[in-house]
Amino acid sequence: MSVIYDKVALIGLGLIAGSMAHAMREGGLAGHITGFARSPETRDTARQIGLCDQVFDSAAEAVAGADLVVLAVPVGAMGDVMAQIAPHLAPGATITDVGSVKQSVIAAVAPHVPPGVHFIPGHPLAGTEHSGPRSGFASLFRNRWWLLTPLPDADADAVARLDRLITAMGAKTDRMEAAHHDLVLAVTSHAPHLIAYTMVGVADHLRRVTDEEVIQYSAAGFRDFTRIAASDPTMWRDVFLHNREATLDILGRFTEELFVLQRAIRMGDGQQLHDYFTRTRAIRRGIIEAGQDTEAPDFGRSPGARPPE
Ligand SMILES: NC(=O)c1ccc[n+]([C@@H]2O[C@H](COP(=O)([O-])OP(=O)(O)OC[C@H]3O[C@@H](n4cnc5c(N)ncnc54)[C@H](O)[C@@H]3O)[C@@H](O)[C@H]2O)c1
Ligand SMILES: O=C(O)C(=O)C[C@]1(C(=O)O)C=C[C@@H](O)C=C1
Repeated sequence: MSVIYDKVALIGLGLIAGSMAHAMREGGLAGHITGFARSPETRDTARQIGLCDQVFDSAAEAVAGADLVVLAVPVGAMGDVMAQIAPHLAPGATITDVGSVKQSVIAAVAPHVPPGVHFIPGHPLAGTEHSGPRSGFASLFRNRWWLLTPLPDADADAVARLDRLITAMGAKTDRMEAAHHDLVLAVTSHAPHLIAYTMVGVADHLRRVTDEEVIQYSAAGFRDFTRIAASDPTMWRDVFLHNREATLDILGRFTEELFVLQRAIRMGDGQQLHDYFTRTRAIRRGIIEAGQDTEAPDFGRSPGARPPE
């Protein structure tokens, strides 16, 4: 593949920026990659492992002359970082972010974007529970969605060029309006994370979670909760504080449903439970049959294949 941006600056050197650096290198997509992170330890680690071609001690130096700048810091830090780098951006540069929330990032970043610089917000729907400069890997984005939420006056060529980079890193792109993005992600990512945090908290209250037998015998469901609940506390604090309305809306609906199921259990209403679980099973099977779960076993993606009964 050929170079899409001559100089890419990564601000924040954690899981997402690190994965972008690996993916861009693997594909030969960037002429030169610079980086900056707030903590000196992170910068040192990034230098030691050669994550970027150059790691600078200031964001201003990292972005100088870059034609693409990626903001890959927690969503609560995006506005400050943008204010810091704004005077140092090259004319015509593109700024994108990878934040998990879009409306608040746009509100914090857009006012600082100088004329002639293109701001194109984005969000890769790919991650792990790991963080920091050593956690990235080149294949993170492969076959995953990467949503772009361009503003109405976005420059079409700048969006197309960013789209090319994302696609070349293996992801599939789609466009979405920022408020809609935040609602969709509240359902598919933010509320589920809060539920996982809560479930692990409940187990901890029982003072059993660290007992060997709980770990040893925990079924896959609880193991998945503990994996998700190991995600970065700063990142997730910021997600909930910055997608407050949508998350509270979804959690309100979740609580209502939980009460319905709780009541069915109390009343011994097996039919209601069975009907509910039949509906949710159909949803899962629909996702697999539509080929939307790239990590699921192959059934549903080969024509005519059926999920196991
Ligand atoms: N982890 C995921 O699963 C995931 C997936 C998609 C999007 N995101 C989003 O991507 C962004 C980065 O997440 P990550 O998982 O790479 O996090 P991370 O914790 O691995 O890395 C964050 C980096 O930002 C740096 N940083 C923090 N505050 C800073 C500041 N004020 N100035 C400069 N650097 C600063 C940290 O030093 C670190 O290098 C977040 O906005 C997150 O919402 C995360
Ligand atoms: O797989 C995981 O560990 C994730 O939580 C990744 C995940 C998600 O919820 O799917 C988390 C936050 C993001 O903004 C995007 C992706």
